[in-house]
This record gives sequence, structure tokens and C-alpha cells, in this order.
Amino acid sequence: MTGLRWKRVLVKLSGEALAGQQAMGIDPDVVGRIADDLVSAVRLGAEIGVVIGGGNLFRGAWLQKQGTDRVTGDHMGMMATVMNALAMREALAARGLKASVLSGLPIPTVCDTFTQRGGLEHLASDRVVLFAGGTGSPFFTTDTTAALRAAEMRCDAILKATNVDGIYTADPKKDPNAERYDRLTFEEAISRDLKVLDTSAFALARDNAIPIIVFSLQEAGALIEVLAGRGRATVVAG
Ligand SMILES: Nc1ncnc2c1ncn2[C@@H]1O[C@H](COP(=O)(O)OP(=O)(O)OP(=O)(O)O)[C@@H](O)[C@H]1O
Ligand SMILES: O=c1ccn([C@@H]2O[C@H](COP(=O)(O)O)[C@@H](O)[C@H]2O)c(=O)[nH]1
Repeated sequence: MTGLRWKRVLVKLSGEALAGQQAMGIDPDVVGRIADDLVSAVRLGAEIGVVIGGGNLFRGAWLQKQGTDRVTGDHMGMMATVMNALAMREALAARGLKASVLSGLPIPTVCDTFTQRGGLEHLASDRVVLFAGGTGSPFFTTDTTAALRAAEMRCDAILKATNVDGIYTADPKKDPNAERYDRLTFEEAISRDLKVLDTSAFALARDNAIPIIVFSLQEAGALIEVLAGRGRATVVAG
């Protein structure tokens, strides 16, 4: 392995970004482009775990707004993340890269159920591991899942690939005067309530001393730049 800042990483992919130019759904071109980046990263020697959000398909809070039970909505949201992981597994397989889907929400006829041992074994044998189904419990998010799996898999960093190029003083889609940070401490990210990740994700990463790098998925090759410790991003660390 040469030129990589981190060897084992947890890549958190925005579910929303998978929709591409559509309002919802899975755009195969976007999935394919991200799969290309993951293939390049593995070829450079990185060990990659992936958590994909579900915002392109379903979020539990949507159902709650209609007066339906939140837990049912969250089960649907977690199943959305399984769908995204299956789509990514197929895109990786089409490129000759072996990948396994391990779900925190047991769906045994569809994919294997997550165990720490299974995840570690797959990573050590150069398989990309797609951690689907969130934590398996309602009231959490896939950001918290990413921090949890990163700690369990002993990852060196969490790479949060999203549709903005870092963390800003306010949501840059709503505030044109928002300014981007290059670096933040965990305490600053939490106390300033910067929203791009939830507090429990920041706290889990802080407690396990795992840095979080937030960067944009829009540019092809961005993942490789970030893995090399370069590129436009915000680094959240101790
Ligand atoms: N302070 C901030 N800095 C940067 N982005 C912010 C900030 N506050 C809110 N955001 C918003 O956070 C979004 C990125 O977060 P993320 O990709 O995790 O979305 P998400 O809703 O969790 O996606 P999904 O659930 O589909 O994975 C951006 O679209 C951005 O508009
Ligand atoms: O541990 C978890 C993770 C996720 N959920 C539900 O899934 C959706 C999609 O996840 P996002 O992080 O919003 O992309 C989320 O809205 C929850 O409904 C969950 O219940 N538990």
C-alpha cells in the first residue's frame, strides 16, 4: 500500500446523493460512478466498509408526520438502506470486486446478518463490506450506524461522502453566507450544532478517537484524494 493516509476506513454515503438528478430513487449512473471510486480505493490497498443512508427512498420521520407509528417508519427506513446496499453490491460485482452485505436488521433470506466477527473477517480478506439495515434499532440514523460500525471494525477514519464539500457555519443550501471549516474539534462540531452529522455520531467517533472527514461526492475521484489525505474537505478530530 502506498500513498494512503488511512488503511481501513468506513465510508458513509449519502442516500440522497444516490438519486442523482431525480427527486427519489436509485440512479444507476451515480451508483456506478461511486463503485468505480471504491474499486480504485481497494486497488490502492484500502480496506473499505460502507454505510449508505436511505434518504433517497425512505426516512422514518416521513411516516411519523402522517400520524403513523415512528417505529414502523424506521423499520421501512432501515429496509431502504438494505435496498441501496444491494444496488451497490451489484455495481461492485459488475466491476469484479467482491462485496458482502451485512445487515443490522436481520433479513436472512436476503443478506447475512451483521456480526463484528463476520465484518472483521470480510475486511481482512479484501472484501468491501456494506453495512446495511442501520443499527437494527429505530430512533437512530445511518450517521450513528457509521460511527458504530467504524468503532467495531477498528477503522482509522470515517469518510462522510455527501453532496456538500465540508461542514459550514450553517447549512450552505439555506444560507449563502455560510463559511466552510477546514478543521473542527468534536466539541466544536457538537456545541455549534452544525447538523451535517447527528450528535450521537460525533460523540461515538470522539469517544473512539476516530476522525471524521466530510467531503463532496460530486467529483469523480474525490474518495481517492481524501484517502490520500488531500482534497477539499472538513476534518473533525480530537
Ligand atoms: N452546517 C452544515 N454544513 C454542511 N452541510 C449541512 C450543514 N447543516 C446541514 N447540512 C446539510 O447536510 C446535508 C448532508 O448530510 P447527509 O448527506 O448526511 O444528508 P442525509 O440527510 O443524512 O442523507 P441520507 O440520510 O440520505 O444519507 C447537506 O445536504 C447539507 O445541506
Ligand atoms: O439505526 C438506524 C438507522 C436508520 N434508521 C431509519 O432509516 C432511515 C434512513 O436512514 P438515514 O440516516 O436517515 O439516511 C432513517 O430515517 C430511520 O428511519 C433507523 O431507524 N435506525
